[in-house]
Amino acid sequence: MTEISIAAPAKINLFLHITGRRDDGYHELETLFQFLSVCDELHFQLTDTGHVQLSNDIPGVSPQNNLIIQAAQRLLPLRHDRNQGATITLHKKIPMGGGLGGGSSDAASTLLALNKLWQLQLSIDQLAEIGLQLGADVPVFVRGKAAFAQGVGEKLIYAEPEQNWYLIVNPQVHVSTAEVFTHPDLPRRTPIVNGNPENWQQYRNDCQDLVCRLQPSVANALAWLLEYAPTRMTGTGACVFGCFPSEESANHALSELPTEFSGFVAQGLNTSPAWHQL
Ligand SMILES: C[C@@](CO)(OP(=O)(O)O)[C@H](O)COP(=O)(O)OP(=O)(O)OC[C@H]1O[C@@H](n2ccc(N)nc2=O)[C@H](O)[C@@H]1O
Ligand SMILES: Nc1ncnc2c1ncn2[C@@H]1O[C@H](COP(=O)(O)OP(=O)(O)O)[C@@H](O)[C@H]1O
Repeated sequence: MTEISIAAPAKINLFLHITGRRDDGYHELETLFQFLSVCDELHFQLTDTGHVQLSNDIPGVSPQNNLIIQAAQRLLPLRHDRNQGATITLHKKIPMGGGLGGGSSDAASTLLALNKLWQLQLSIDQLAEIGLQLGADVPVFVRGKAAFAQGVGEKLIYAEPEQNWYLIVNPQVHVSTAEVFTHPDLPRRTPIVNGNPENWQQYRNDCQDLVCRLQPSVANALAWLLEYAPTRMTGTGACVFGCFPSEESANHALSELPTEFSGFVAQGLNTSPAWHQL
């Protein structure tokens, strides 16, 4: 095998509760992850240069900060043949910094692809453990199944929420994950619900009210979408999703999207498209 193409799907948090704070400052969460049919596309070409390179940069993200390179660097010391390298091409389709997990997903797909390309034979558990060092959301993408998560996102119980259609609305403002998690007004004591993922619509996103105050565009996007469907923010924002019974109904709402927002329609998926390609 000398080349691999692999998808890296977006995710949404169908709900997100903050249940505590660890001594190291990281927050304990309960959340339900589902993948979306919208994906970044990654292509890996085996080389004999002994190093990895990205053939195209993401504007505003230096190669050393790119999670794809960071993931590849974790695997470089584990190669049996030190001449093995890779050229990686990325087609970015997932809006960045919107709570859709594109960076974490790119990192996970890189771990999965290079494990094959370099014949490292690491188990999924080993790849998930390496992924957790790169970001709290990486393990769920490595494992490739929709899941109810606890801890910082690493304790996973597979789940099968309905694979609804979603209209994702991007208010086109930046929300810093670190700012949300360090804010004094963030609720941090939501009681543990201990996993009844079927009830996710009754739960909430604990970051949502705070983010709406920090970024009124997020509140405006939620208010607009709520006219069409049950609506919630994903992750620490800024994107919000409306839950529709059909692709057609989601597309109808999209056709009326105010110009101040961007948006797209995608289906919720309980198996990562990355898994169909390996
Ligand atoms: C909360 C979620 C839900 O999916 O938000 P989104 O990033 O998707 O919006 C994620 O778990 C986010 O994970 P990730 O995006 O990997 O966060 P990181 O880069 O690891 O952390 C950024 C900063 O947020 C804080 N942080 C992050 C995760 C967490 N459970 N507790 C925290 O307190 C830490 O201060 C950390 O320095
Ligand atoms: N391959 C990558 N794709 C997207 N963002 C990346 C990547 N590598 C590093 N980043 C950085 O991670 C940040 C968060 O990106 P992303 O995963 O898209 O959003 P979120 O964490 O809100 O779900 C970006 O703003 C960017 O600086």
